Amino acid sequence: MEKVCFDFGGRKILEDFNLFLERGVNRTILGVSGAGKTTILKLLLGLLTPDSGTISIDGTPLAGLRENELVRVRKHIAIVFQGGALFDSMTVGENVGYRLFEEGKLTEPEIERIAREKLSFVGLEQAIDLYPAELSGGMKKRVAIARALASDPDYIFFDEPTTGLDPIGVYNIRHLMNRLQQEGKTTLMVTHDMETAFAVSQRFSFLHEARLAFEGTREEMLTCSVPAITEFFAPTEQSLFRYNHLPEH
Ligand SMILES: Nc1ncnc2c1ncn2[C@@H]1O[C@H](COP(=O)(O)OP(=O)(O)OP(=O)(O)O)[C@@H](O)[C@H]1O
Repeated sequence: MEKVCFDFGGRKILEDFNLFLERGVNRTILGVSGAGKTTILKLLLGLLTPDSGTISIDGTPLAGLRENELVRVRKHIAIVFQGGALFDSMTVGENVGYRLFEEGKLTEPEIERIAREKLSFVGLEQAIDLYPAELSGGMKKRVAIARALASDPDYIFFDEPTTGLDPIGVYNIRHLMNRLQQEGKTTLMVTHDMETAFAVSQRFSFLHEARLAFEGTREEMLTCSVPAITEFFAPTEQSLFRYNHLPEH
């Protein structure tokens, strides 16, 4: 993303925002609630269009692409949504194979083989015939990761991947994210879970009041003197008032 500006109904969400995803690197986008982190993912997927600036995937600018061209570019990207976003009426195996089935290029046995392989990657091959309602929250997220992997994307985006999980669930997701990186995937995460961000990410982008307040490594971020970042990691009473707009006593 280069110099991207984006408004929601006149409210500035991004202003001259830059983001560069290095191949094979895991990056976390940080910022207070409502800052616009999920909006960045939607812009990268072409689900929203910037007011100005450029968004390119592998050198192809998204602006002006026809729907079928956008679909082709999007094939390189998969997203794991916050709640997993599985289809309740489909089995786990059907959920994982859904995108491949829609594409119509592979036979059913081929799709099932891929679904099994991806479920085995997330440790859930035995759940292939279950329905989402029969799974725990953590299992649903792992199925969502298996589904994201089915089309062999280069880029995987994670929106709050550990929210609502118990410590074992969180550990599982972190472990999977690290393995994805070892396999050369480029991953981008939006999260408030700093422990997970520090466990899996090498680079951090901090969004503050529509602008990129910081970009760099964990060490650089924790030692920088950008006020928005020092407040984010060690909030004071003033920052609570500032960000939550609580009435002053
Ligand atoms: N479709 C929409 N129409 C209008 N405003 C929206 C829309 N979607 C999001 N917003 C607003 O845009 C801002 C950024 O939303 P976004 O979901 O990107 O924030 P976020 O940083 O991901 O927040 P959180 O950390 O709470 O998930 C918020 O103020 C939100 O209310």
